[in-house]
Amino acid sequence: MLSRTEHRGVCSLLSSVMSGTEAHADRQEDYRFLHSMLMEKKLHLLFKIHERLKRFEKRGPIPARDQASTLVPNLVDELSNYSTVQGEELLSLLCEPHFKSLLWVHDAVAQHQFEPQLPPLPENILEESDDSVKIVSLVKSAEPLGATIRRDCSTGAILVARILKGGAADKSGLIHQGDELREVNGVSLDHKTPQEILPLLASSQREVKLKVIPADVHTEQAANRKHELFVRALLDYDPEKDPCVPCREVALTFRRGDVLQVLSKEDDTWWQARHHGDHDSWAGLIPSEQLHQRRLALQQPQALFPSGCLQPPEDDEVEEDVDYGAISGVRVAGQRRSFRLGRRGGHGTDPRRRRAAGLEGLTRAPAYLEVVPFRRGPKDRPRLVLLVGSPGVGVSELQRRLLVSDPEQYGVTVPYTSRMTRIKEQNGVDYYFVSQRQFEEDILNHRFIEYGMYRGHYYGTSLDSVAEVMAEGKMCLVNLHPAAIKSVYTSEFRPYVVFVRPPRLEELRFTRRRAKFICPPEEGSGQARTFSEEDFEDMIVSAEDMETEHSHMFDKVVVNGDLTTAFRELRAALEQASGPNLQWLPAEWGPAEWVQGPPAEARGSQDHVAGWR
Ligand SMILES: Nc1ncnc2c1ncn2[C@@H]1O[C@H](COP(=O)(O)OP(=O)(O)OP(=O)(O)O)[C@@H](O)[C@H]1O
Repeated sequence: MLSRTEHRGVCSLLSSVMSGTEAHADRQEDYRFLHSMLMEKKLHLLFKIHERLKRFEKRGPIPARDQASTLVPNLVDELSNYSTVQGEELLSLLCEPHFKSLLWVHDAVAQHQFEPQLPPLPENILEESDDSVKIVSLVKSAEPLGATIRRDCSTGAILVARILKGGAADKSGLIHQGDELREVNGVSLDHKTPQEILPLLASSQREVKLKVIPADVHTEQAANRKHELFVRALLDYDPEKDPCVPCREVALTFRRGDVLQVLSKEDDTWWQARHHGDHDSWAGLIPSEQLHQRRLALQQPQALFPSGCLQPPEDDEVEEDVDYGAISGVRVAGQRRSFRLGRRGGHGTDPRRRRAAGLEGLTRAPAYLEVVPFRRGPKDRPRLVLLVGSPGVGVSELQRRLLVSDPEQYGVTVPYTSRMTRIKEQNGVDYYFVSQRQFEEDILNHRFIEYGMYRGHYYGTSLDSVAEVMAEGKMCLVNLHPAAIKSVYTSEFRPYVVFVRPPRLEELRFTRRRAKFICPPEEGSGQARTFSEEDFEDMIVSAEDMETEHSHMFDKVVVNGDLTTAFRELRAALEQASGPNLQWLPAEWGPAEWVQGPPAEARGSQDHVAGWR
């Protein structure tokens, strides 16, 4: 109950509230309602309870110490020295289990140990949290929804690629570029391609219900991922052999091809990194790219070479024309021996010319290539396979074996030529026969990966024929000079580059003792002949040059010593490259927006999936 004074105080306060509101109450009944409510006894009691609680809160008990139980052993020791009745009684009290429990509870409360222990938050809370998911319902009208979608290659997520201004999605203001789509009308989009999603959107009658993870959540995740910098090592590094490493014990050993996660680039000279997937270990020191380049520069004081040393070949030459069907008994369209352009003398790679010009090792190959993770979806086109190697090393032989081993999995392009059709040759099977004018137009339109001229006729490998093979779902094998890799080194083709390296000289002599190759026409009218010592030397020097200049683009190096072993290794690597396992693609390719369909289509439209309807 309120004391008299308190009651009076509350009453006078409420009366003054009433007199203050009187002027503003329009109707009598409003005033009476307010009066009865404010003068209600229960309300006054609530005021009183509130005040008492407030006072109690201020005087709340504070424990004198939060570990009272630790005093007991000392006290028991002391009391054992006094043999008084009170002392003994206190001693037996202190030793009582109930009393001990009481002190234990006291300590627990004093230390606030009564609060529940929550389990740790799962790591993927951001991805799974319901808070980050929103349900959007768009009402369909005759007009298209006005957005495009794409599949993020590294995560497999379906993202809104573009919102068209003024379209239904734009007007709704509910969907934004970068939003991730999880469901359409209750159907999960997991493992679905944009092509499979379009019919889902189109089949919705009056409204489309979307489960969406907003872009800001994504940008946050992307920002987190941005800190994850991965590089592929392009050289072997052994700190034991590096006299400059500041602290050998904390330096990281790695091999060419290893994927490293760079954790710090703060120091210009020594970065901190660890092997990908090795989350338990500490970061180790690795030489920075700048340091690597400085070291290369010191090794190459003659780097300022005179211009004009590298003269373009007079005529990019094509060697043709032995059909493998005749050799292997398996006829494979487009498989032409030595259809590698500018092999000899082309691209400034003739080892003798380079050595004479003092150009060896002038290229400053990078130490690392920035890479991003990629998992091939079930409906993704296979990667383009580029096979490169020095003349005669066995690229065509390995390619032929791949084609014979699995014609469903591997395919080759049909080359283009401007020469006349010969008897028994079929257009689109042996070659695509086009006019010289057409060929030159295609050159100007950059439609060839490689092209060259032989005896007054053009020959070339066109992007369209690569697209054709890829559209069949086959891994397209292209045998080319490494200088031409750049023309297809894009997210459109995602090339997997295999470098076929010759073995050491002794093994080369031993393994090729019975091998014959078709020598270039200028040397022997296209006749088959055995390898000479000079051929072996050329092969090795040319391979070294290729590696120095282009190895940063090689995904796999296969040493072609024993042919069976080399073939087995190549095939295993290509199976990896065509599977759903984790692969690493150059970061410069950026996110690939296409999923299916020939590259020609992809070139036409970046988003490759048109507007939703
Ligand atoms: N590992 C090997 N052991 C023995 N012989 C081999 C091996 N690899 C290739 N050969 C043989 O060497 C010869 C040349 O090989 P291939 O035609 O494949 O060379 P290439 O790399 O395509 O060069 P080019 O384009 O100059 O012809 C062929 O007779 C081939 O059978």
